[in-house]
Amino acid sequence: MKPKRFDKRGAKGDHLSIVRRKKELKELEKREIAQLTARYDHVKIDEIQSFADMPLSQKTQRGLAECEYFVPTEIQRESVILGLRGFDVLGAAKTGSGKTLAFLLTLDGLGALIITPTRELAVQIYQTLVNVGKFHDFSAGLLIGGKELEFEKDRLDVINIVIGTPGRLLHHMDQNPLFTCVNLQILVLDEADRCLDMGFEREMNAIIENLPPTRQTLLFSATQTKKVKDLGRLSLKDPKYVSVHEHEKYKTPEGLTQSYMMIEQHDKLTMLWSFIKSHPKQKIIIFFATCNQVKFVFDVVCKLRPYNTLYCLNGKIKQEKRMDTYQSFCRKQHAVLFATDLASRGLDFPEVHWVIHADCPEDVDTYIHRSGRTARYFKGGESLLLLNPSEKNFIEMLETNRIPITEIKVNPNQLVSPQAKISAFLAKYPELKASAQRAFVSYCKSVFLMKNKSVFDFNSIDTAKFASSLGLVTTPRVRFINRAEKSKSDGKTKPHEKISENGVKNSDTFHFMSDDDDSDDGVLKMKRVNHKLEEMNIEEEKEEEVLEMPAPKHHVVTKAKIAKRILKKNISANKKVVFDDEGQQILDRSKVKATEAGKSYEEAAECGINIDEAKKVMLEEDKFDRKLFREKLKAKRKMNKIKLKEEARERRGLPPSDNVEAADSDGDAESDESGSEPDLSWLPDPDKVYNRDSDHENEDSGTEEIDSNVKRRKLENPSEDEVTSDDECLGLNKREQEELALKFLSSKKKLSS
Ligand SMILES: Nc1ncnc2c1ncn2[C@@H]1O[C@H](COP(=O)(O)OP(=O)(O)OP(=O)(O)O)[C@@H](O)[C@H]1O
Repeated sequence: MKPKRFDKRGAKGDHLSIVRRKKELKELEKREIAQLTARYDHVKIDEIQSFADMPLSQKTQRGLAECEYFVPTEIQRESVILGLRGFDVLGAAKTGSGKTLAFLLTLDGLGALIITPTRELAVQIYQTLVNVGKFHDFSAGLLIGGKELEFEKDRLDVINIVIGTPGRLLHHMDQNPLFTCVNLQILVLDEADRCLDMGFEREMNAIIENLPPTRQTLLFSATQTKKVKDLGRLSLKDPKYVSVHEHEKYKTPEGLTQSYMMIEQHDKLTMLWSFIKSHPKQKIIIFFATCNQVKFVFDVVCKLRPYNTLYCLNGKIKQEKRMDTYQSFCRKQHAVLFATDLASRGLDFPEVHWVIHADCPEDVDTYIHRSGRTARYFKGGESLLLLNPSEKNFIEMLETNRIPITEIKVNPNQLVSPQAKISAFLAKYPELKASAQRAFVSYCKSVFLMKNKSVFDFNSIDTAKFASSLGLVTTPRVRFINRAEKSKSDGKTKPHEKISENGVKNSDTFHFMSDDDDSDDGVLKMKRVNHKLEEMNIEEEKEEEVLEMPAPKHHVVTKAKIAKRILKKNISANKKVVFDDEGQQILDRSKVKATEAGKSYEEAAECGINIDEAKKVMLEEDKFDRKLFREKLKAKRKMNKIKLKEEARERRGLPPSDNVEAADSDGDAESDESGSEPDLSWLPDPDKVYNRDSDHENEDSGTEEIDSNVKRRKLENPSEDEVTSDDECLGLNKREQEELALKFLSSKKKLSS
């Protein structure tokens, strides 16, 4: 093959034609934009039938058609046109009504910053943007945390549409010189009310400070914020409020069937288990108040092995796993997802049949968002709210907020309690028990911290029954609450009374890191923070709630303390373990107890000696030693017998028996048939140890005596069955037996003289 000649002129010629072509395209685009812009003011919103009627670029139109979006939804029709005209927009529409596309179409290729409360939602928006904007030249990027900061940093200067979560965005603004927003044209807040609420307050204020004031701002949510305070922070200019469903009868989608069930907290697990078991062919999301509950219930249900595929999603799970779970659950037709409110906003899981609120949502907005994970884009779906009897006021709140909901009753015949199994699991798996304890404490705490005391009443929960429903034998202490109650009764602080109705002044608010909800980059704080608990160090409390975990307090650790700890834990330091040739551990009986009584005595004895108990234990241990001694002796005798037998066979000129065990015809079922001589050297002489005579009254003492007496009897009365059979088994004839007896007697006489 001939090498290709490099034609400099040709290359230059190509390059020039590419530059020319690019210029032409830019010109065309400019002209198109000018024509479109001219149309913005003349488009009649009511006359828009399809996306083709909207003043959108050809590239966007092609992208929409490829994704099979032809007819705009109400919110898309109204808000896109206003957005294109350059207005700030507050877009409000029911869940699943297409708000994402509504703000993405407004960008139509412009430089923008989109802020969302969760990473999953950011990824979902990114995917929609990439699909619809397929023919555009813009580059979009995700700044969501859970990924290498450097990875994101290096790509930022080539990105003109950024989608991110507040924590991570702020991180880049603070530390990355490549991330500048001076040319930002549009700021979008998806789930605006959530982005602006107290959980993100610090981050959002800092981000907004970094943005140019001349930008356009779009806010979207199914529960749009209208608070003057929130909107004031964004310095909106003559914003247009687009609320397409405001005058509809209900706030929730038409296809959504909503019901509630009154059920005690301690019956919920039974209810959930029965529901999961009886709905194997459904796609279900079950919402809980805290991460720890999600984790525990997920683990326990996995162990109960239903037919359903199970997933769990919460802020404590690592980013990669979270994304995997999100994608997998999207793909599945039938599955159960256990989740915190991390999954309640914006996520567009296809074809969800059921949303179960296992715990009462903290407010009506959360209820709307959770329920909105089903019945999306004109489809049907069911929502079931499980309420403790004390939470019945929540129904009134739903009704006054135009949410239709009906009561359904539990059919006790259909309930299958998993409690016995759960208790067994907890006994078997200590980590599951710790998880149950954490779930218990987290739930109690979340109820206690809820703002709306007309719905959430911690004292109405039967904590003992609730703990036992989680398989716990004892009710864990919730020290945080105990202390809060105590200080309340002391009159120091009145946490519930000092809650302000309309949010709290920053200086008054006690923020603490959330362990149990949708933490983003570890900076998201609980929404339920407006409790004035300044008397208590809540950070410290959070350490305490983790039961059976060492509290990481920074005290000076002295040697004496370490020794005490070791003593407490019953750990023997530098313990020497000896093994025999067969790898069996040789126990030092002077240090280790062998009987059950001995072991439990040692476990129970924390300090001092209980003389009576110790006596009893010593007797037990003594009995055990003697029994062991007899067994070993028996084994030794048997070996001797076999040896004698073999010798006799040899004398008679018979070949040695190949099966030693078979040759031992007086077979002792319990004896150990090992061929080696037992080593009895380790056994202490019990009489020496306990300073007793051999003819002590104890029925087990004097083993040697009894044996020799038996022997003597046997020899004196050879007609007895035992002797005959014994001798027969030795394989001796009469003469040999007599010889042996005489030998034995003469040796005995010698010994006695
Ligand atoms: N014009 C359209 N034609 C067909 N499908 C659409 C259209 N607009 C949106 N959808 C589909 O409707 C579903 C819901 O859209 P989207 O997630 O934007 O809802 P949303 O209003 O943002 O809901 P939420 O309030 O829960 O965030 C998505 O699956 C989306 O693909």
